[in-house]
Order: sequence, then C-alpha cells, then structure tokens
Amino acid sequence: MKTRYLILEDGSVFKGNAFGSEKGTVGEVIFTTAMTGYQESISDPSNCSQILTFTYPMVGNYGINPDDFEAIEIGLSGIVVRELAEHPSNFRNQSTLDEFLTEKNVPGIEGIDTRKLTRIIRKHGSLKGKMTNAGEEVNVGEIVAILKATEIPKNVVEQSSITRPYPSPGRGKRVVLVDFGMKHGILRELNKRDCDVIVVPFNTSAKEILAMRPDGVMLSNGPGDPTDIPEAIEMVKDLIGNVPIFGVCLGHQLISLASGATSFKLKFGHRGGNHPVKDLTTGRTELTSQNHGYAIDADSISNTDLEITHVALNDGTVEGVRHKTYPVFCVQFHPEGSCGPEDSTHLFDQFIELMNKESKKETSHA
Ligand SMILES: NC(=O)CC[C@H](N)C(=O)O
Repeated sequence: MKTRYLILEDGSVFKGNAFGSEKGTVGEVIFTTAMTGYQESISDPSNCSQILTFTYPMVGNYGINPDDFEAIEIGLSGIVVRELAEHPSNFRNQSTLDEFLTEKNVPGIEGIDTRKLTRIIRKHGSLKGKMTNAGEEVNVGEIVAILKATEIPKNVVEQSSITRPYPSPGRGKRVVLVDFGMKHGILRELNKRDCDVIVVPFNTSAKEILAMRPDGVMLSNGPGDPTDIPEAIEMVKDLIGNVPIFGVCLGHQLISLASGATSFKLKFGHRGGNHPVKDLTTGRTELTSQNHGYAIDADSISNTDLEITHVALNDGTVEGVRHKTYPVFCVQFHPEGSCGPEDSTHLFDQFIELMNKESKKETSHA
C-alpha cells in the first residue's frame, strides 16, 4: 500500500496507508463510534463533503453487499480507519471496502491511531483535514493555511437531494417525503407501513406539496447547516398547521427553526449507534442511531409553540420536539436505525396514527 497523510487544520499530521481512490481530498473530519454498519454510515448522504473516521478498530470485515446502502451515490469526501480488513468474510459479501471506494472515487487512509485523532477532535472541536498522497508535496504550514481558508460548502443539500419527484406507491396513507439527502431507511420504514409515498426535491414549495393532497409530510435527514437552506425553512413554516408533519434529524432542525427556535454547531457531533435518549413523555430511554453536527438550542424552544419531548443523556441536548397545537413532531436522532438500533421505529407508527387521527377529524367535519 502507498503512504498517505491526513493533515488537520491544527497542524497534526497522521501518516498511514492509502486505499480506495487515489485522489486527494479536503473535508471536515468527523468520527463515528458505531461498532458495525460501516456500509450504512459511508452511504449516509448526511456525511456529504465530510471525512469520516471510524473509532471501531477494524472496518471492512464483512465486505460490501447490495442490501445495506442508504443512498445510491456516496457523498462523503473520505474515510479514516485504524485497520482495513482486506479479506472480508460474509455470505452477502460482493466486494471489499477498498474495491468499493475505488469504484466510487472516495479516498481512504488506514493504519493511523484513530483514538488519538478522535481525542484531538473532541478536545479542539470540529476540524477540517486534508488527505494527501506521498510523493505530492507535503508542506504542513501551507496545507494548514489552505484548510483554514477553506469554507465548508453550503450547497450540500442541493448536491444530495433529487431534482424531480418520484413515486414509491402503496395503498395506505399518502406521504410526501421531502428529500434533503434522504437515507433509504426512512423510505423503507414508510413502505413497510404501506404508505403511498411521493419523494420530492428539497426546494419544493409548501403549495406544491399541499397540491399533492398528502395525509402527512415527512422531512428527511440531510447534510450541512440547516440555516443554509432558508427556502426549506419557509416551506416548513407554510406547512405547519396545514398537514401532519414528522421530521428526522435535519427535518427536526427545520421544524424547530421554522417555529422560531435557533440552532448551533456542536463542539463535535453525535455520530454512532449507541446514543441514549430519554423520551420525556414516557420516561423511557432508547438507544439510538445518531449522525448530526448541529443541534437546536434548548433555551430557544421556550419562545416557540414547541415543547421538548426527547433529550440526549450524554450531553443534555435537545433530541426531539412536538408542536403544542398542531400534529407536528420530530426527532434529532434516527428512528430508522441503519446503522444502529431499531428501538425507535415505533415513531413511524406514531406518524401513521397521527395521520389516521387527523383524517378522521376531517371526515367528521365534512
Ligand atoms: N443526519 C442529519 O440529518 C444531520 C443534520 C445536520 N446536517 C447536522 O449535521 O446536524
């Protein structure tokens, strides 16, 4: 394997081995503590333009299969692992992680101390990084200056969403699913419940959505800073009060912003498959799958018509809210799991119940 370097904005240099694509790359370096599900994490569009580090020490050991993708295209800029499994073994395995990343043109680096890297990110807070190959000029000072001047891209939702609507038919409730860089797991959970889904681009207007006569609107996850898509915040503002809404991750942030709350960037994100979240309405704790770098400011909720329903037990941040009057609720974590536990898939049932309740109300008014 060829030598490859990962250089961070704070001047740290990690020397490792190259795998995947040969190209150099730049991105925000993030880490996930998930112990399995690397295929889901790598294909999650919420990681668009980021360099994903796995804290789990060996990655790639069950290879790549055709079933576990969360998107067709890979949005992330690179991956970092302690040890790459070169000889995967699994009955579903069709290629190695190395072959897959080469085909998708995503560079990887292996053989570095990922615990050290994670501790740097946790201490310093979010950092940008560059992967570069041996043989290319490695002038750390210059690279640090370039990284400091590099802006995190603002058009990542546009890059990850679709441009035209498409149906995913069923015979149940009609759901318009807004794709901000949707994980397939969300569509899978709606399909499992026989929803008649229409997936629409992130910049669809509320008027266009309501003209599809949905029983409910689902707002997906997606990459980047939620304040970078004001048109989506406006769309959600116009939907609240007119249709039941369920939001996941970015969808949760957009509902909160549309209701007057504010968001902030976490020092380092929540990413993994074992984040405990307390449901304040039942007192139950669920283990959740998470992948977010921003959160909603708890204090800002008190000036809105929302109430907090879920909190993160690790750091106390807001993990879910609901509207006090309208049938609108959302969570910051991933109830669809993938990767990670499926303790919270019942929230999709809650969405179906909410739509049933609202359509009954309409029928009785008629
Ligand atoms: N998974 C998501 O939807 C992430 C939401 C947002 N991009 C964040 O990082 O906080």
